[in-house]
Parts: sequence; C-alpha cells; structure tokens
Amino acid sequence: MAAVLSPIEASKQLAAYTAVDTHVLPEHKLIGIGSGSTVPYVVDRIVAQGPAVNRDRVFLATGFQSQQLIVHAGLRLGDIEQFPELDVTIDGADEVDADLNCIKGGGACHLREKVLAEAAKTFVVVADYRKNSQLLGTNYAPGVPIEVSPFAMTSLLRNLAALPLPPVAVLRMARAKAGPVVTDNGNFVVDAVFPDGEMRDPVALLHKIKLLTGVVEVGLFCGIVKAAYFGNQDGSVTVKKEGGEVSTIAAAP
Ligand SMILES: O=C(CO)[C@H](O)[C@H](O)COP(=O)(O)O
Repeated sequence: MAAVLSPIEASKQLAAYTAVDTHVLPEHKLIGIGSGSTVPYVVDRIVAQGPAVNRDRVFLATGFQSQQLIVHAGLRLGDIEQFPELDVTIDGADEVDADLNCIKGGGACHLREKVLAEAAKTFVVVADYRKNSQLLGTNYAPGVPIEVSPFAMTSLLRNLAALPLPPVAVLRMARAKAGPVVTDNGNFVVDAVFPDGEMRDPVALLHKIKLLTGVVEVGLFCGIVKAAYFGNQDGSVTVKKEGGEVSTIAAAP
C-alpha cells in the first residue's frame, strides 16, 4: 500500500513530478540532480520513466545526498569534469521570488548546486507552496547561506558586520555533532539575515557578498532559473517561468 503523504510532502511530490514530466524528456541524456527533501521525488519520477530511457543517461550529483539517491536508484553516476554541459538540472529551493531569484543552501550544498545549475541548458527548481514568495527573505528566516573557507570564517563575520547595512550573521552549527556544519567541500556556512532593503536587490547583494575575502559561494541564485514549480495544498501546481509568466495547473480531478 502506498504511504499517505502529509500535505507538505504531497505538494513537494506534485511539484517534482510535474517538473520531471515537463522537462526531463527521453532525448535528455545528461541530468543534474539537486539536494534536499524534494529531490527524492524527482528521482522517483525519473526512475518511473523506465529502464529503457534511463539506460543511456548519466546523472550528476550536487553532493553526498544526491549521489546516494542516484546510486541507490540504480542510475549511472557521472562527474562534472567528464560532462561539463548538461541537458537539464532539477533542484529544490529555500525561497523563490517573483523574478525567479532563489535562496538556496539550506542543505549547505549551494556551491555544487550552482555549478550544476550553470552547467545545464535548463535549470528548474521544485518546491512546496511555502517557498513561493515575492521577495526573498519573506518566508525563509535563516538568511542567505554563505559558504566560507574555515580560515576566513571569523574575518568574514567581521567584514559582514562592517557593511553599511550589516546582516545578523551566525556560523551554522551541526545538529547531531558538536561544532559547525562542514560542507561537502570541507568549508563552513554562515547564515546572514540582511535588512529588507538589501534583499530587494539580490543581484547587487550577491555581488557584495561574493567580494568578501574567503567567500566560496553565496546561496543567492540570480538569473539562472528557467522555471519554478510549486505544489499547492489543493493539488494544483503553480509554475513561474523566466520572463514573468505565472500559471497554475489545476489539480487532477
Ligand atoms: O538548497 C538546498 C540545499 O543546499 C535545497 O535544495 C534547499 O534547501 C531545499 O530543500 P528542501 O527541498 O528540503 O526544502
């Protein structure tokens, strides 16, 4: 018997299934798989396309979690060095604004996520309705994830505090380990809550943060997303596309 999903899980699944059905076509052979709790539904739907279509596909991972997902699903794992150009990458998001700018990095994978997003001809994000907002920072409270070289962590916190509109910034701590979260690249993550004024221009903010010494990558994805799929509580899916088109696919009867 199929497990009964909670409303949030059902909306993640709906977004993921709709995005895969629309963007992962039989001719797509190189596919990036993102990180987070929505992405397993992406992999499930790709597996459901069948062994014939998946046999000659290669899947690239944004981190340890998606690597495990790919391997355990019996799909072929590849490396960005071998396959620097992908047909499509599908990933989760922490928040998406009206212009398809995103906060990503809630799972501390945003460096590799950005590499696979930029490598793809089409980058698509999937999420539940809570991630769909007008302005970044409205619904996602922890702030902008900033991956930083451990040696530069203290100086980054000082440099952030010295900005004209400083954020409230903290080193992300691990939950089931003493000490900080360590990324798949061996770095730390600082979460920085910026004033609304700064969040209104994510591109400018991204550039400002990127210039600070020791910053490896910033969890602001700007101008990369082609389409965002949000599963809604009523079973419909809201689709935001590059260029501003927003549509809602009605719930199945
Ligand atoms: O950016 C990410 C990890 O670094 C994830 O994609 C993001 O946190 C969304 O995860 P979820 O689908 O669990 O809400």
